[in-house]
Amino acid sequence: MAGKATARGAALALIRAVMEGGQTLAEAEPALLAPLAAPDRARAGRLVRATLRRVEPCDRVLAPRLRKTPPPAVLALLRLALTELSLGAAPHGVVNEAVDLARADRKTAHLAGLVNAVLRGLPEGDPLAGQPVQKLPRWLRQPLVHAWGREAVAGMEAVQAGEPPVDLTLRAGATATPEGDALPSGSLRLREAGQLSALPGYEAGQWWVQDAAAALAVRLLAPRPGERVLDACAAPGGKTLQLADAGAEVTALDVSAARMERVGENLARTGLTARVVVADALDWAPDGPFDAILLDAPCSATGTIRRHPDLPFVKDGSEVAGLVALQARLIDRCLGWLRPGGRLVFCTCSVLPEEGEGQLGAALARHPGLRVGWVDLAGVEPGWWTGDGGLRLRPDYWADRGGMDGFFMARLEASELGR
Ligand SMILES: C[S@@+](CC[C@H](N)C(=O)[O-])C[C@H]1O[C@@H](n2cnc3c(N)ncnc32)[C@H](O)[C@@H]1O
Repeated sequence: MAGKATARGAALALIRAVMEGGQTLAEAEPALLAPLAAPDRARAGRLVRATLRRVEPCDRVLAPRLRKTPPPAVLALLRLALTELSLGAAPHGVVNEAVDLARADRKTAHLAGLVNAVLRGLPEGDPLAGQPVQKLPRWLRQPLVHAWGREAVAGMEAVQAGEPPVDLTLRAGATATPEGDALPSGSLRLREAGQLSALPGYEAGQWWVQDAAAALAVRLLAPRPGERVLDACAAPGGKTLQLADAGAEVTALDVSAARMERVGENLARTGLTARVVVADALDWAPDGPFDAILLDAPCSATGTIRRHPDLPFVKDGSEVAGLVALQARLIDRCLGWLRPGGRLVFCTCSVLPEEGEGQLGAALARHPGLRVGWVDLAGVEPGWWTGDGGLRLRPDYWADRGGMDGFFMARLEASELGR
């Protein structure tokens, strides 16, 4: 189906790139959104994410209305239209453009009548009302139910069904800040996101977008002014900014040159400084030991599904074992760069225990001199700390406020580490 240069056309092409092409939105969006003006780009981005959060409910509504499963392009079109109707869009506009989009592709033109009939046959109002929320895919749901129980997983799924709020981390002493709710952990949760670059304090670099859970990793590391700190997996740089804002002498390392460009842009906007190094942490070596290291390791990102609803459609869990092995190698390598008495925060935006609690247990077993440190973190509830001293954050926490990204973090202190 030829993607027309409209928000709906681009949203449709993106849904198909994810669900048929196996591409992440991060991979597909640059090319597919390029022909659109900024407001349409934002609208297409919202539409595709909203649709990916509702695939299962849409299919339940569509099943009794379809004699056989239509081609993927038509199914994608119907899911998009149902989502828009559910979000309150004017029915005639949604139906007319869905039919036009079907006609625009010679492979689906003959099914334009079906699209028209299905959509016009829907009852008035929200077609998805009363439908249970979308479940996580089996490869992820099973280990999560095993780890956290059915109720917790249902809570995560409920949070992931909604559009996530935008959280900001404020610079120390920020004066111009947007309207929002101060979270107990110190982040600012926006009431209405809109165009971020138009908000007060953006140009002056007084804040940056960072999920409230993500912001806790640097607070757990508690960098002090003048300390030599390594951000070992730094891009796109939210945590680098926090470290630099604390007055630390920061080295920001990442293997990806493309992602590192974002770190440079973020530093430029905020006027903060860090030494930026593009290198593989498994090959690179520093010119001296660090007081503190943040290791925000590559992971399954299963804690960020509410922000990345494409993930359940493009991943199957097959890369997790490799990531767990890489995380362990990165922990061991980074521990070797700490000065005696130094500290390392290991964190992952994963809800899988093997990338969190399991990784901490294994590191403690490999390094008998290592101990787990603790910092009193504002807003963190006592039950979020694990028996080993790690901090487990789940998307269903603060559910009434819109949840948080799933994260695991632990502060490792190397005071007696054999070196
Ligand atoms: C979870 S992201 C980091 C997010 C970042 N800390 C932030 O807060 O914006 C993980 C990063 O690790 C980087 N990475 C993966 N393998 C690496 C390696 N061997 N050495 C250095 N960086 C690596 C990836 O390029 C990716 O940017």
